[in-house]
Amino acid sequence: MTGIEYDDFLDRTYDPAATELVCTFRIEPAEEMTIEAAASRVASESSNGTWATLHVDESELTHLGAVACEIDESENEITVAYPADLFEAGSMPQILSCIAGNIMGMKAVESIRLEDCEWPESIVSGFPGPQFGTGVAREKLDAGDRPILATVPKPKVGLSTAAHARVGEEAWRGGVDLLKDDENLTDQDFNPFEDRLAESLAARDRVEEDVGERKDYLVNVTGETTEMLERVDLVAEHGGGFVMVDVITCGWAAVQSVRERCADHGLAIHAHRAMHAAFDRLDHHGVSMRVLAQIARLCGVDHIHTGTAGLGKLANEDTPGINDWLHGDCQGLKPVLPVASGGLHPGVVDRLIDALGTDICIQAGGGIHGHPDGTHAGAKALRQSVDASLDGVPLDEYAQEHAELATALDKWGAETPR
Ligand SMILES: O=C(O)[C@H](O)COP(=O)(O)O
Ligand SMILES: [Mg+2]
Repeated sequence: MTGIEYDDFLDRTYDPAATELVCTFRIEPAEEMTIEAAASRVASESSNGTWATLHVDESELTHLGAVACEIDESENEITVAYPADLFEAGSMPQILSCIAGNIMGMKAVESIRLEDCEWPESIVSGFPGPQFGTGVAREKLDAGDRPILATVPKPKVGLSTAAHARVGEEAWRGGVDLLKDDENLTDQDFNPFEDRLAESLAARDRVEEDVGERKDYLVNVTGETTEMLERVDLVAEHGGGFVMVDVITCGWAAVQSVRERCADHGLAIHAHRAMHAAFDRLDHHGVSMRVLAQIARLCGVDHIHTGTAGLGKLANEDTPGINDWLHGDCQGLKPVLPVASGGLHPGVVDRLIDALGTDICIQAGGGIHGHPDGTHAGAKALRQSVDASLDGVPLDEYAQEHAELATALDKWGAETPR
């Protein structure tokens, strides 16, 4: 018989093996509990322990205990190493039920936030990663080395199908690459999915023919999983190149299914992160956006929203750091294109590019359609702001020769909205 004690999961001398999944948590121990005891319980509950001592026949047991191996008291940070055999290959739900499962609500901690993961090859190899990733700029569009530009028609819901396609057409003609649905536009009566798909792609084809630049449409296929897969098939049938998925509200298992179906059709996935802030907004509890972005890359999205480095309307954690991770090496997976979105307009584009570089997608809804001269002028102004920034010309100087940008700067200046 062997005993599994709940305080057996701490070993500050332990050096994690390269095969292990290593997670960093920020924890606030419960009252009158030491950080060592709380760390041990985190490692226990997230692997093979529970609140009571267990007695198990050694011959019938695979040892799968995690080890709390580092504690930084000054930051309340702990590191936990998980053996690879704890995990089912290729199942993101199963991994999350370990490393972000019961521990999120256990009384041994006042609060706990999963901050970062180091993913070993043994786990990464179970996932497909992106099909195209940052390559979409050249493989599916003609953006070359500049940021890809996208727009969401506003108001986000309520426009008829014809109006939606017309707004898209104006924005494409003004210089954006991608028309995007909003996160809560799927298949409602005022703008049914298949009608919108057909009319928007017909508009795309007209624009491509006229302007000689490839354009595409990020149609929101979000829904119940079987329904969503049918929508993915429809996108392929109608000749679209991308789908958009609200990855947090759908759940990672559904994202994995969509990724598989998209591979059958060669479609890229634009991941919208609506609801992420329920996990990542508090800096002491939940799951960080960094980890959500890592999960998205493993599951195989090609784009993901990661914030605006503080220049937009939404609260963000470390956008540059997350983007660096998405662009960097991850056991051979393709890099993901980070999307900056939420309250952007031409007057902040120079600082956005300074902060995040050019290997990004810049998405503006209100910052295009709120232009005093309308969507077409708004799209031109956004493209002009990118051209100016890439040429190293100050926006106000460039605006002297570019009327649409001048009007946008008169309206919004360089302010960041709330
Ligand atoms: O889904 C999005 O990315 C947002 O709708 C952005 O809209 P905004 O540019 O008007 O903030
Ligand atoms: Mg939106």
